[in-house]
Amino acid sequence: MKVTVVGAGAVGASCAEYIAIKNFAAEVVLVDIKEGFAEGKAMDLMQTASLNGFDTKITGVTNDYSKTADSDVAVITSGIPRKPGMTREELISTNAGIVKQVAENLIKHSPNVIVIVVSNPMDTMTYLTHKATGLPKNRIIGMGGALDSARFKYRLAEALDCPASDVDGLVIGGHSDTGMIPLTRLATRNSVPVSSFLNSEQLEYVKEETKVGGATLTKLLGTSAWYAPGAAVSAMVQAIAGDSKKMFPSSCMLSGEYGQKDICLGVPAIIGRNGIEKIVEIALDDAEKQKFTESADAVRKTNDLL
Ligand SMILES: NC(=O)c1ccc[n+]([C@@H]2O[C@H](COP(=O)([O-])OP(=O)(O)OC[C@H]3O[C@@H](n4cnc5c(N)ncnc54)[C@H](O)[C@@H]3O)[C@@H](O)[C@H]2O)c1
Ligand SMILES: O=C(O)C[C@H](O)C(=O)O
Repeated sequence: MKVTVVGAGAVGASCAEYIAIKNFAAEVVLVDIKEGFAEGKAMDLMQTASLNGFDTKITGVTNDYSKTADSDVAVITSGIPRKPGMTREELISTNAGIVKQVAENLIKHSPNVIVIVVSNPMDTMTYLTHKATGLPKNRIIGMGGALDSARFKYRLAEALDCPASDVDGLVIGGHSDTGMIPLTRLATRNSVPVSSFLNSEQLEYVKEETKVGGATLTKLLGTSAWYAPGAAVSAMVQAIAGDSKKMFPSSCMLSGEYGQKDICLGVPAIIGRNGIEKIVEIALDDAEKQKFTESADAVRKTNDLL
């Protein structure tokens, strides 16, 4: 499998590193617009190959899309990250132009590619990628829910004082500080509802901390996070490579699912060799449905800025 990662910055490089360490891809091509930057990151990562025991060949190029030809998967991380105090939506004016041009370049050389969109505001950038490329809807996946769900599990594990591997849970809705919907009602610890262990106040705390997970890290780091985002993308790429049909909440183009149309929003999706193999419709209660509608309305407002 050949994977292209556009943007060799914090998230792009972390994603390339996790893909290589998991050793399932033959080749990763890093692309950046900054002269020599992707080449440098690729060389640095390749010098970890003998230490970390991987065979994946990582190369870097400066804006040369011919080197990305026939990629099976392409990850778009190019664009600016937010600074403390900003929302993801404020990045739209810079990132829309970058994502559109990158997506167009990618499909010229890899018409059969599956695209994973990471750049923010992610749901709107995923929608833009659909409009710019016209690729079938199963072949464009927005990464947000996989990360938000990992953060949800982290916060649940913290509240439960247990390992994150004991916890299951998912976050749907928009990848934004207000639009995320951590589904505490469905979260479990080894199949036992978390509400058996945590009271409503504790669950509300977990929910709110999950929603602002990206903002909390941005405040601490001065820029947005990269390890968990890179790990989340690499897990999705691995599911495509292995056709494993794993379920990740992902930003998918909706055509009536969850009562929404012509919008990309986070919903549970089965990920395999064809990208989005299936959107899973779970029964939401009235409050969750209402939140999902509000989240869609907010993403639609951002889409209108394109
Ligand atoms: N969806 C998510 O869950 C999620 C998670 C983390 C970060 N992000 C987003 O990912 C993006 C990247 O974040 P980062 O921390 O890696 O930023 P970064 O600044 O470290 O890296 C971005 C890279 O993109 C490159 N770039 C800019 N324009 C380009 C172009 N036209 N072609 C190729 N490369 C180009 C830059 O030179 C830079 O190296 C941001 O928009 C951020 O908000 C999303
Ligand atoms: O918070 C951000 O701006 C980056 C990313 O969307 C994240 O959730 O880490």
